[in-house]
Amino acid sequence: MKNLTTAITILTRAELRSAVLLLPLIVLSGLFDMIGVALVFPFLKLLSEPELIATNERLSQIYEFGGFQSEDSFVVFLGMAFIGLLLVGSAFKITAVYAANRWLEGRVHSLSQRLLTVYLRQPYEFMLKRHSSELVATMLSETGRIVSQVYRAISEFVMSFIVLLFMLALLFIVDARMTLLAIGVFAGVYTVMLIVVRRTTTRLGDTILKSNRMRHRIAWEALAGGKQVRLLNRESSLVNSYSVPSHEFASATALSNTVRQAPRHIVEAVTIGGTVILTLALMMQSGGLGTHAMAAIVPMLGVFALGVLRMMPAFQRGYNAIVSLRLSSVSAEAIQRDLAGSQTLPTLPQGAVEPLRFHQSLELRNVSFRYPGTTVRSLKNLNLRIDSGMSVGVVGRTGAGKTTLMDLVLGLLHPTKGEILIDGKVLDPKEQRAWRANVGYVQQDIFLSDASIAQNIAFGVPDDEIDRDRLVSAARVAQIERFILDELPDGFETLVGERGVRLSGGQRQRISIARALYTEPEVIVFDEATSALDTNTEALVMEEIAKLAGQRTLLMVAHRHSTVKDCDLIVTLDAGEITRLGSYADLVATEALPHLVASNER
Ligand SMILES: Nc1ncnc2c1ncn2[C@@H]1O[C@H](COP(=O)(O)OP(=O)(O)OP(=O)(O)O)[C@@H](O)[C@H]1O
Repeated sequence: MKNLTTAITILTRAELRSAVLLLPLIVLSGLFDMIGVALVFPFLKLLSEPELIATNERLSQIYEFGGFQSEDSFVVFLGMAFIGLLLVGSAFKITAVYAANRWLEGRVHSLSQRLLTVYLRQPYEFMLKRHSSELVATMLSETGRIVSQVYRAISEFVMSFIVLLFMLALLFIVDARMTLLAIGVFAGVYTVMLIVVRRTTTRLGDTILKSNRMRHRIAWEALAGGKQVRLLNRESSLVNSYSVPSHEFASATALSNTVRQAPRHIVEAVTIGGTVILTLALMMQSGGLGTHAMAAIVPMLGVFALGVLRMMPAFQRGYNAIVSLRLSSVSAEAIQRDLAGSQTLPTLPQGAVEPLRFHQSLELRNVSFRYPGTTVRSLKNLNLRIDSGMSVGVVGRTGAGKTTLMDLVLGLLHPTKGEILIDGKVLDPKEQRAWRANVGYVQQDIFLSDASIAQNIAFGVPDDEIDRDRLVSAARVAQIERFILDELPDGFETLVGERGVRLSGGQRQRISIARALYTEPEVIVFDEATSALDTNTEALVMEEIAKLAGQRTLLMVAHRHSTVKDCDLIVTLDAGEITRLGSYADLVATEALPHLVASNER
């Protein structure tokens, strides 16, 4: 019951409502099923007792009304009418099946889209805790599993349950005792099977979820780390690592499918055996072999066999639905967990966000930060004031906290203690998005999408809304305009390949710089942004960026001496603390930057 509640509560009210609206269609399709079976009995009876045409009032009326010349032509007509009804019923059932399929596949779409929306509404810290391949597995695999196994199984059961009710009513009229016996046999076999597989199903569901996540993760890492994998000759070991969860997933899925299908074969054997026994019993009851006995048995047996055949899927599907609910309970819980609490997350803005402008200063007041799940603070009691239009260099040894500081300034991370003030006003969490709209960011680890240069620079802006002037001027400042126009076959429309593989590291970095400049932000953060450029190109880029100084506030994290030498202020971080503040000349004079000088000389 809990499994069913979980599977239902992950749907929205509108989705549940549309599922309920499907019910009348399903009931009607069941009704057509019943009519089809119910008419077999009188039709067979008429074939064996043609005198009924004359003795039965209704039949004789139809016979006369239709002006039939012979009983044969009348029976052919009834046969054709029967087939016509079956065809109408089939068309109706196809419509119902299509409607159900649309609803089901619509849930794969809506659940995965809701999950993606929730993941994107989560703060950046969420991404530090979760592996992206796991999120993709939940979005694309678990939603598919829930729909194809649970919702489909439930919908098929509902459809066949209605047929089951009709069949039972019909069979009760034909023979109540035999019907009860058939129900007893079906219910008995399926109940025993449910008890037998109870524990196995929960365990299998868990194994399927975990092995599926693991195979996604290994496949993701093996393919994303293409160069390293080949250089280190790790291809075979990765294939072997993948093989373990993949094999486990395949075995668990095979076993779970068998658990679902097994009772059908037991019940089939029991049903066929039962039908033989039933035939013999009926034959004996009506006085042994002979035309008379068979005439009585054939129609009843025909209805009964058809009825039982139609009842069987209902039991099988009911069992299937229960087993699937147990098998997929971990998937449903994973989806429910990820969707939970989404009401408290900020909604995603539609269209461009109005940037939060900044006129005087950006200030960090007593800011500390500790990453979730760690005990040591990565930043400790930082106090820093950056005036608008200033260029600030941030230096320090590896692990000193430079990137963490930038992520706080960018509004991606929030201080564990202390506050960030914009123009003397504490930055409200609700304003983070607007603040980010005013900040450009260039990182060392560049993310390019497999799209054109233009689409990469104006990242996320629909094609027809890309501002060509801004595009060209951003590319010019980033020193990539000439390369794009003179060397690339399609200029700004040239495709860059997956993660920009068709470009050099320096070209990728300059595109990333152009991207940060495209939105014309007032604050630009360069986190090791020019490290992939040769010193000449870096000098040219820095020269262009220097022209922006005064109009823009620049923050530059750098290891290289040359990158920060023109900054108005240099912040030295060490073990999460600001150990020095001053001009570049001051710091060199006090030998505060030995490692910077050393790295520059290398
Ligand atoms: N996601 C994270 N979870 C836990 N700790 C983290 C995380 N990211 C960084 N840290 C820790 O925070 C500290 C500061 O890291 P940060 O990346 O800010 O240093 P950095 O000065 O930018 O280093 P580098 O120059 O090597 O890039 C380090 O001790 C690091 O181990």
